[in-house]
Amino acid sequence: MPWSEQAWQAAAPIYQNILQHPFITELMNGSLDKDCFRFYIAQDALYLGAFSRALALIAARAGDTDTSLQFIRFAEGAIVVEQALHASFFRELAIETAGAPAPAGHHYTNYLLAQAALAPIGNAMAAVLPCFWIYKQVGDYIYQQQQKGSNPYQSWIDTYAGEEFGLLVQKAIAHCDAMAAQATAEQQAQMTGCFVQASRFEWMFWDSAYRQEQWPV
Ligand SMILES: Cc1ncc(CN)c(N)n1
Repeated sequence: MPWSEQAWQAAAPIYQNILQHPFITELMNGSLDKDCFRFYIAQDALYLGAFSRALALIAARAGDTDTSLQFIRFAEGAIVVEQALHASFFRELAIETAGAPAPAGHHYTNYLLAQAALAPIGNAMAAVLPCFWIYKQVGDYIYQQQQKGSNPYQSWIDTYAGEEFGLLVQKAIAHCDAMAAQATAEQQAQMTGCFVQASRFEWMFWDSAYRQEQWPV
């Protein structure tokens, strides 16, 4: 069984929790409170800035030029494609600035940057994989389950359920599987741990937006 299948199974309970989270169910039926989505988009703009830097760090540390080039392209995609989606929501929702990161986003982005800069490269790749894979699965799930009719969040759904994003996700999975194929069982277990940890952060990020999380003091 490829590493990615084992990793997905290890994170499956977290993924099920994500699908049942009210942020996702309400995004799917279009009833999600505008302020929650506004909060999410602003936090996600900050997230994408850090995520693309993490991808660029992995590109710099990769052991071969093909992998470097691919992670440079991933970093570019996070900035160009996803930030363009956010820019259109910034205009539509009259968001002036992204503001400061809330606790969950702060924790998540610092985790990714630390893995990308300091951890073994396989761990770093595994840590960024849920950012691709969970979004694709959630996008597809919503796309398949949603009722016909207009949804104010349709462009978000279409981006992550789309073919273009799907191709990126397949490439990210393949890079992780190639890395895991050369790794010891212990290194593979560490990669799985990073994948599960980042999946947990994905749940926390949506939960943070749903609660419009603030710093406690
Ligand atoms: C928090 C988060 N995780 C993942 C993605 C998809 N790259 C995103 N836009 N935001």
